[in-house]
Amino acid sequence: MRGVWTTEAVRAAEQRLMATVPEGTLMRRAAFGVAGQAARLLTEHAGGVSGRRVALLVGAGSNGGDALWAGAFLRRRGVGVTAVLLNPERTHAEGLAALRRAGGRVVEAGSAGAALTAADLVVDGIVGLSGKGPLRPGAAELVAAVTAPVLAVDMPSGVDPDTGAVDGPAVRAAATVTFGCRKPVHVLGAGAVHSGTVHVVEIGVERELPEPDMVLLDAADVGAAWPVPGAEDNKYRRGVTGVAAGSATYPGAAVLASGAAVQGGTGMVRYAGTAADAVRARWPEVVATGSVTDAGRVQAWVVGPGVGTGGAGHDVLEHVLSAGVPVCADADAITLLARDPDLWDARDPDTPVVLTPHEGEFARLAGEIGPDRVAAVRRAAERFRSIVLLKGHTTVIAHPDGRVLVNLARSAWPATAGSGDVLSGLIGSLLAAGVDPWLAAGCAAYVHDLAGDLAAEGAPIGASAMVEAVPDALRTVRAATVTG
Ligand SMILES: NC(=O)C1=CN([C@@H]2O[C@H](COP(=O)(O)OP(=O)(O)OC[C@H]3O[C@@H](n4cnc5c(N)ncnc54)[C@H](O)[C@@H]3O)[C@@H](O)[C@H]2O)[C@@H](O)CC1
Ligand SMILES: [K+]
Repeated sequence: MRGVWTTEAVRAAEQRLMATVPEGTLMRRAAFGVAGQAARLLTEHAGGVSGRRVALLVGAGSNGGDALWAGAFLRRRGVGVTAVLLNPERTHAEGLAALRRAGGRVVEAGSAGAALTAADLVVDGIVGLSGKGPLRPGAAELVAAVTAPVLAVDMPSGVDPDTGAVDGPAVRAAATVTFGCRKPVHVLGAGAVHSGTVHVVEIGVERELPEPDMVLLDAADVGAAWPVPGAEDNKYRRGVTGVAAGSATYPGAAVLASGAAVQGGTGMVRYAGTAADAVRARWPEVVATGSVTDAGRVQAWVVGPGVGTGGAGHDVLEHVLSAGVPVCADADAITLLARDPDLWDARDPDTPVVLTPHEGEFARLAGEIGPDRVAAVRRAAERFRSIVLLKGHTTVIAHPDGRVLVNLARSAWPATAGSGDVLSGLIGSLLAAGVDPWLAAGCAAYVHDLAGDLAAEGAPIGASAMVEAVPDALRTVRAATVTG
């Protein structure tokens, strides 16, 4: 598991560390890391380091100081470095002196055109963790003129450090070098995209950090959490997943959610609903009945995709919520809960519920998301005493106790009709096996995204292809566990 820490936590850790090391040490460590990545990018994009040209965009604070020191390190490797000062009277003095000593050029924003045009790489040291709001007009104009790849120092300037929100002009980096740990800007929403590839450089601050504010799962974490049957297991012990989804008119959701539950490794899938024939035809291993009332025992329910928002869907949801087993409620089930909060009364208070809304469903259930997605999902998880998984390029999964897990999409190919049905089937499969619901949602999100990526191989796919690719995705995460 990799942690993500808010800027507040990072600042506090930096304060503690700074008291123990000579002044300027951390900045030079940070800058050394930036210079190393800059050299790597120059090699990649310009075929070498010595003789190549780098422009530094330097703002008023320590972020600009990092860029200037990195420029000084690059000068020693034969790079032509020009610093563009956006705020000359507030430029980091030691950093500027170091760059000048190393033979770097310094220009003001008004005369930066030639340096930016000639640059093989641009380093964004405009603003770091103290950044507020989008780029100011002067910086925005310069950034718009950049054609070379951009390496962001700590974070792409103009993005909100704690929410990843982009609300105007912002740097779009090819890569970001950050210090000590990942911050929310690197993993949330537009910030994740604007950060490019994120490299974490250790500067000592990582040793001072408390428990993370959010976590990201690695392939090995998912591989370790995904249930593997043992010699004593049988189909019941592996878990029976109930699927209450789809309808005779719209059988697709039923077929996809049931298929994902099968491929996710549950011991048995019981389907209950009016799409029983379609489910049987595609997945003969599924035990299909017409109604939840005669579905038999299950260890978890998936409810919602395609059940409709009328009276029949309402009754199905009420039955499932009162069954006393974990529930993954998706799609129409969320709309029903939003419209009729009394449905919550049916729930056994100790039964875990995982809600998997997309943005529209989330808004219906819990109000507008706003720029701080994590705060919104945390609030909803607490309010509904449920695990809440908000879908998006970054999937955010909150536990009612405040823990948050995020999953970054590899690509947008899985954003296709029926994709959500696959996710809920996978979650159901894990819930039935007794996996902790918060972790189950995180693991399912990871495998869902990986399956989409493996199926797509750079071309569009349908949700059925994602279901087919689930075993490949599971082999991949299990291999990561074995190889460590
Ligand atoms: N504190 C530490 O121990 C370390 C800090 N480091 C660097 O220090 C950075 C934080 O430095 P600072 O706190 O000095 O502040 P920043 O460099 O993030 O910001 C400087 C100033 O820019 C202005 N500003 C805010 N939003 C802006 C916007 N949208 N456009 C233009 N200007 C804006 C504000 O006046 C702000 O105080 C980190 O991101 C990192 O790069 C590193 O050197 C590592 C060690
Ligand atoms: K920056």
